[in-house]
Parts: sequence; C-alpha cells; structure tokens
Amino acid sequence: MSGWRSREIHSFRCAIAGIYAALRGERHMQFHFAAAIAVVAAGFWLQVGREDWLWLSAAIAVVWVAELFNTAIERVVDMASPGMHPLAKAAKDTAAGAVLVTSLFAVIVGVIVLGPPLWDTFRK
Ligand SMILES: Nc1ncnc2c1ncn2[C@@H]1O[C@H](COP(=O)(O)OP(=O)(O)OP(=O)(O)O)[C@@H](O)[C@H]1O
Repeated sequence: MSGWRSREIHSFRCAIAGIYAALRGERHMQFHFAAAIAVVAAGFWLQVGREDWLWLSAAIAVVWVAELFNTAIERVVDMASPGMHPLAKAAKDTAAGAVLVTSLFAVIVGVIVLGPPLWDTFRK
C-alpha cells in the first residue's frame, strides 16, 4: 500500500475515533445521535420526498458538526485552562451557543418537514 494511502486511512480512522470518543463521553452527543435515528425512522415511516431528505440530513449534519466542534473546544479549553477563567467561560459558552443555534434550526426543519405528514397520519 502506498504511503499516501496508508496516511489517508490513518486520518480516516482518527476521525472515526474522534466521533466515537465524543459519542461515548458526551451525553449531548448521545442525545443528538438518538434524535437523528428517530428523525430518520420517522422520515422512512412517513415516506418523505427527496427534497425533504436533503433538509433532514442537512439539519442532522449541522447539529452533529456543531456538537463535535463544541466537544473539541471543551477539551482544548479544559487542557489550556484547568482553573476558572473568564475567557475559558466565554469560549465554552460561545461553542454551546453554536449548538443551540443549530438545534433550533433542526427543530424548525423537523416541524416543517415532518409536522404535516405526522398531522395527517394521526388525524385519520
Ligand atoms: N475553566 C472554566 N472557566 C470558567 N467557566 C467555566 C470553565 N469551565 C466551564 N465553565 C462554565 O461552566 C459551563 C459548563 O461547562 P462544562 O465544561 O461542564 O461544559 P458543558 O456545557 O456542561 O458540556 P458537557 O456537559 O457536554 O460536558 C460552561 O459553559 C462555562 O460557563
């Protein structure tokens, strides 16, 4: 195997390990994982269309990306500033704010995409 390919495989494994570590150590990440499974299951059950799948997958992806960056920032802050510091607080709160913004976006997408077919299903 060429050196380039083995370096790529190593990078890929590191990225998967990062996701796995965040999933194991962060309860918010576990919540987002469970929410993503529930949304995908609801999408299949309600047979949403192609464009709706794009919105749902975009919403899931942005929340995951924000939560992964939030976890990374928490780790770096804890390493750089084990004691209390206003800048450490600002960094963590800002990263948490990013997760909140993406979560609100995901809720809006979920209501718009899944709301009407869910309503039709339960109204019958
Ligand atoms: N070193 C620090 N200096 C000042 N404030 C901090 C520091 N560490 C954490 N905080 C404050 O405590 C809050 C909670 O921090 P914590 O590290 O427990 O993260 P969290 O948001 O609870 O995430 P999680 O529960 O997913 O680990 C931060 O948002 C911040 O306001």
